[in-house]
Amino acid sequence: MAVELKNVTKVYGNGSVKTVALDDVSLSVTQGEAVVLMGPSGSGKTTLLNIIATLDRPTSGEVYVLGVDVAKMPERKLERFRLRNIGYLFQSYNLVPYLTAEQNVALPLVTLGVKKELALLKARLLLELVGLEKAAALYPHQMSGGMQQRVAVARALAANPPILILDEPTSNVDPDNASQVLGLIYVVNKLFKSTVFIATHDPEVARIATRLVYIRGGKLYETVEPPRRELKVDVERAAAVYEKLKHIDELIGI
Ligand SMILES: Nc1ncnc2c1ncn2[C@@H]1O[C@H](COP(=O)(O)OP(=O)(O)OP(=O)(O)O)[C@@H](O)[C@H]1O
Repeated sequence: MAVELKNVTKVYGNGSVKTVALDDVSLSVTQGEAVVLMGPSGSGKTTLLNIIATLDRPTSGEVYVLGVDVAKMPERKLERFRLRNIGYLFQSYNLVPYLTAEQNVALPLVTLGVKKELALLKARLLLELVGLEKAAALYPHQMSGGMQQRVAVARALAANPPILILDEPTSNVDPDNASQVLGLIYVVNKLFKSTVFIATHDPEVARIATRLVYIRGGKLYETVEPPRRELKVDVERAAAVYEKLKHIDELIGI
């Protein structure tokens, strides 16, 4: 099982001001699934993603990621675990302000010990795949919100994490770029077999779901497993992307 949540509850605050962000949530997800999470603002999507990403801990309940009981793991160990296994796109992007776009994308690889030149090679390819080949040398403050978002998506994918978590990956990009971003996520899920969690309001994103989950008031409502709907992804292009990425990964040795 890639991710397993058992009776997870998350309560923020204490005393008289308490918010139950997640209310007795259980979820089992196998490797290679694409779980799309939809629900109104404030329903608990980000809280759920943060808990799966091991960035937050539940108030009660159990959380297993790749079979590891992460709710009990000490923070120092969790940092390494996250680095190796989890790619995360934050709603606020969280790019490093003093690094260029390509350096930001290369960062997870460099941190894992990949040689800088090879890490930058892959970073440039990923940037090309999200339509940002010309922005490689720009710093975050020189880019629009939508560009920063695409850089952050590329960074989340850089180290081929077995678990990929994306909070609103297309919220700030135009339809053309959204379809490039989605195509890349599709490749990583379908061909590299990463398990993907995406919170979104965008019905287009739901097209890549193998599983659609609604959340409301911190409770999950799972629909019948939807068949993967026709995605506007050029399959030949996706295959070419896969070959390119695989080639660089072989050079890098990840
Ligand atoms: N750090 C926090 N402290 C207190 N309350 C919080 C905190 N984080 C989230 N909440 C509350 O928990 C609930 C769920 O928030 P969450 O951000 O998970 O929702 P969301 O579905 O991701 O919303 P959006 O679509 O607007 O991002 C909300 O009521 C929110 O106000």
